[in-house]
Amino acid sequence: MRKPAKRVFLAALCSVCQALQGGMLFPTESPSREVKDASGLWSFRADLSPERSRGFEQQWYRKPLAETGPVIDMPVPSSFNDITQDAKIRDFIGWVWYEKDVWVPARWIQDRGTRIVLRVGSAHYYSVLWVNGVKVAEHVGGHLPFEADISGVLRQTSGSACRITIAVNNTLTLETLPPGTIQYMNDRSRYPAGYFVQNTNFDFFNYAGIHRSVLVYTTPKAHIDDITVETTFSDNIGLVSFNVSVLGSSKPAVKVTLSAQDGRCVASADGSRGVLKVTDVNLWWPYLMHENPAYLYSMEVQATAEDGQTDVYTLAVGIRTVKVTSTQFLINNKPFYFHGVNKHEDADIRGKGFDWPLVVKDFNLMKWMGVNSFRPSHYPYAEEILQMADRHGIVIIDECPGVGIRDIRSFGNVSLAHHLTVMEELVRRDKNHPSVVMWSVANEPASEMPPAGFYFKELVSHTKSLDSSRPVTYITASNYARDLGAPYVDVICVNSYLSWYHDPGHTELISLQLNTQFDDWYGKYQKPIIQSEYGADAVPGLHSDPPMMFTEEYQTTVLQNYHNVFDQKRKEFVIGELIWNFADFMTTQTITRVVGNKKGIFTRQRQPKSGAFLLRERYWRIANETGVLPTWARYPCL
Ligand SMILES: Cc1cc(=O)oc2cc(O[C@@H]3O[C@H](C(=O)O)[C@@H](O)[C@H](O)[C@H]3O)ccc12
Repeated sequence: MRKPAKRVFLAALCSVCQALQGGMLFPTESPSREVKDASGLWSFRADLSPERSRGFEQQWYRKPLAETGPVIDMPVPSSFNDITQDAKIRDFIGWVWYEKDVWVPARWIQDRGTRIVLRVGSAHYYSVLWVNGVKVAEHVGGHLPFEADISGVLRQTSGSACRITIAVNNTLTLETLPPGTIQYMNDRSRYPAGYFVQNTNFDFFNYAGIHRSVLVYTTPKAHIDDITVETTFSDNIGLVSFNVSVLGSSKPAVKVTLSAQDGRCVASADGSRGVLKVTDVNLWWPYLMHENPAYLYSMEVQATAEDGQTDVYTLAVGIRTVKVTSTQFLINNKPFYFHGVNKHEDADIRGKGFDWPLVVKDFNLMKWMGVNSFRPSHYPYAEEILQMADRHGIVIIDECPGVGIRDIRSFGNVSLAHHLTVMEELVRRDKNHPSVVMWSVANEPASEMPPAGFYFKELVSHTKSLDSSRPVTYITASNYARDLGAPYVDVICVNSYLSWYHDPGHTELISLQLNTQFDDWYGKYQKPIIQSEYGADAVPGLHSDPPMMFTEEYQTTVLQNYHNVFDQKRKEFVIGELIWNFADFMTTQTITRVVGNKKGIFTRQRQPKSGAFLLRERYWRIANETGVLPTWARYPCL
């Protein structure tokens, strides 16, 4: 591989300073809005030039990509890495170029009261977006949406023909999230001139490309830009406070109507801010905690501008509260115990590309197992996944891509400013999901390093200023006595790999060491604790008795030893356990990974290992003990 263009790094630095403006509502159809999906086959070209800069030098965005050189078919959404037979594409670092022609209906162009927006669900990592050769947006960060108003460009260029060009760069630097470094290999006897590698401090494969849908959608010119809801209740009265921002009209008339699932209007109000009162409220409850979980109201917002045009947007609203005490996590004032999983957006061929069959299969598997919660580790997942969690009552700890912050240079001001911006983007996108009960600002940072105290103090307090209704945490693997960020979090989330990375093979030590881990953390902080990762690799089909590392028996033995301690400590202050990992996933190639990380309790193809049956039995038992189950769910094994 060759040296990437300097612009890779410079461009990433410039945009971190921009303040976040406007909302990021999920595009939906309504009487005033249309959505056109540009998913499908795109033209694709990796810039294989030594400096990765030919595309910019030759302005590939100015004409059809096929006229600049050879292109191949590339599905969107999908990672590009595993689509071809070419290892150069799989391991490519630098700029790749995507292009697709779409037609927008002529009436969208002709009606000057129509606003046309181009939205990319996510593209990893750094993107530049052109329409008909005109630059319309740039975005830093691989897991959150970005969009551009393209009405003007379309009206000034070729009308309803819309050539979308997206250049995406997957290079990670000390200031990106997640961070990484480019290492140049200068020993000419071993590496050719310009040879470099991308180093990271996380193990999942750095899949890249356009990972989520590209949508073209409309709103009226005067449109609902953002909606924020916060909910609470008292006795049988639910309260929904709302705040609607409208752009393009100085005095819009706003009407808000809340309907129950049977379509009955249960509350309404006029004005862009207010509180809706819902009598005989149906609260949003997690799966397996209530006989009628995941109840969602439908909130219709209408904004009518001075010229009489009305924009309509409908939002699903779950009414629930979240509170943390020194020993408990309360949802609707009742203790909630997280029995769940950590996941990855990861599958054969498509990599991190959004895929409905995979999403539905994963939710079916989670519900089969009695999972009531998951952490979308280690980055924000597709919005459709959060919508599924809302609809099925699966509780989410929403994590930003602050994974692998292990280099002291990644605790500087540029990194912090970017991290704050990413939290703004995350909260802006996910604030209205009832399933999201806590924000996680990072995973396993070097939180014992001197700058970590200030860094996490700022990060946690900024996140709380964005959303005061949810607790904030980060996931630590540091020693309890040296962790400098823990004073600022609401819940202590600890990862440990006893008898795996430490004392490998010695499962008999888990009980002693895990008891010590919990008592140390609780003794110092008196905050509730989640075991946010634990587990062991199991190569499916590998067996041994007595258990040996990498066999299914070893994985289940590790789990059982952890569970014995959890069962004691959940009577005190342990409020959750999240297995690492739901499924095997692809990693960078190293000597510790056998074609990926095998700590899944399911294979990458979603077939169960022994551990899945063990956890299923356990999670349903816990749910039977602690929850109020629907009749059908009381005896899941029959
Ligand atoms: C070398 C090492 C030691 C250790 O104690 O923990 C630890 C954790 C690591 O990463 C976390 O664990 C998972 C895993 O290794 O399977 C990762 O997949 C996960 O993303 C991490 O949060 C890595 C290395 C070590």
